[in-house]
Amino acid sequence: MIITDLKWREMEPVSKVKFKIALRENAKTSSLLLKIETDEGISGYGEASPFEPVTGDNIEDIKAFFEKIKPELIGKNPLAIEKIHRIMNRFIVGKTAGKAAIDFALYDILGKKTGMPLYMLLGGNSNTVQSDMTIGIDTPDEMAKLAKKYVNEGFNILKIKVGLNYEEDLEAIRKIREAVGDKISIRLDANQGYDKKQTINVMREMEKYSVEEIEQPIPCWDFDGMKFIKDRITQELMMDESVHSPNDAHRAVKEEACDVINIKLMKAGGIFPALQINAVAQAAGIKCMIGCMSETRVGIAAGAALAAAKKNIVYADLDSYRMIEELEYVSGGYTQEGDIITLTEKPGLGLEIDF
Ligand SMILES: C[C@H](N)C(=O)N[C@@H](CCC(=O)O)C(=O)O
Ligand SMILES: [Mg+2]
Repeated sequence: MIITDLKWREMEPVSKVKFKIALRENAKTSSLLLKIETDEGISGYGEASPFEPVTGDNIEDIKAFFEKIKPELIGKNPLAIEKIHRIMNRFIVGKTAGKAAIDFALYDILGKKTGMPLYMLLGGNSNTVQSDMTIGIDTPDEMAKLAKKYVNEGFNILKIKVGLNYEEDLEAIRKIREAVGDKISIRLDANQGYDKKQTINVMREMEKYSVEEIEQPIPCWDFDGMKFIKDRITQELMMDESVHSPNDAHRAVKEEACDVINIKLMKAGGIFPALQINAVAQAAGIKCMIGCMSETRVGIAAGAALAAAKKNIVYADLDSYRMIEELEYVSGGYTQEGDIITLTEKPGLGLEIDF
């Protein structure tokens, strides 16, 4: 089997909700849909959803990357996934969102060739995933209103964005807890917006509201600071922007810098390196989450398949596709009832795409 062509098109999903985080205000979301064709008539699909402050690339960079890597990939066996990652990594550093799109398409082809759904191919621990729903920074009243709405839609875990204003964050969490009651899990994501002392103070206050976890409270380079925080708070501490690669995960483990790692396929460069991050974490007793950037159904299908497949991946933040209008030319992959995503039994990613 050989790759015969790479084709891509821009997707411009329309946001349904305001989404402000400590790293950015409501940037326009856009993604690239990738199709890899083979000589056996099997095609695989992938998505690149870059976010420059984290993945270091944007849509134009990724289009240029696809253009340049295309001649290197045509004629190669799409099932040789490790080899293709080696080719991509020798070709260019970074461009992880673009590499993720290629990786998803290769796994989609592998699934279609073997007749297996991706979640099964990757380990098959389960065919379902429970996802949280994320609330962007807004006034405490608006955040509490949205929290109530998501709980009414069946979500049991809320991820609340904080990190811009310590006082307002406390007020928002107080109002959210009051609005949703005691049974809902509340986790925070500060997207690097706090410093060490603020984080420790905030998390001590958060004990009153039974907040379970905080994600990436301080700048991504500060592993020492994360260890300092971890030793002083009672809740779980998650790394997100600090961990892109298996090497970063290894450093996090060695330095005992976190309890949980948020693996995002766009940061890691796809499922193949994400599996390595999870293995490093698992060997050290660190749990993982599969998160997302602004992926549509295509990228979320890949993330959900991986999250379902692996026992060590205990959390999922696979909500971006619910924050945008669904695209009429993409369907399948999974269904969602309340907060439970159920993977399709169709081979590969199991998506139906009118490319
Ligand atoms: C959308 C998802 N729930 C999320 O919060 N992802 C990121 C932020 C990505 C973005 O702004 O596009 C995260 O930091 O976990
Ligand atoms: Mg995060």
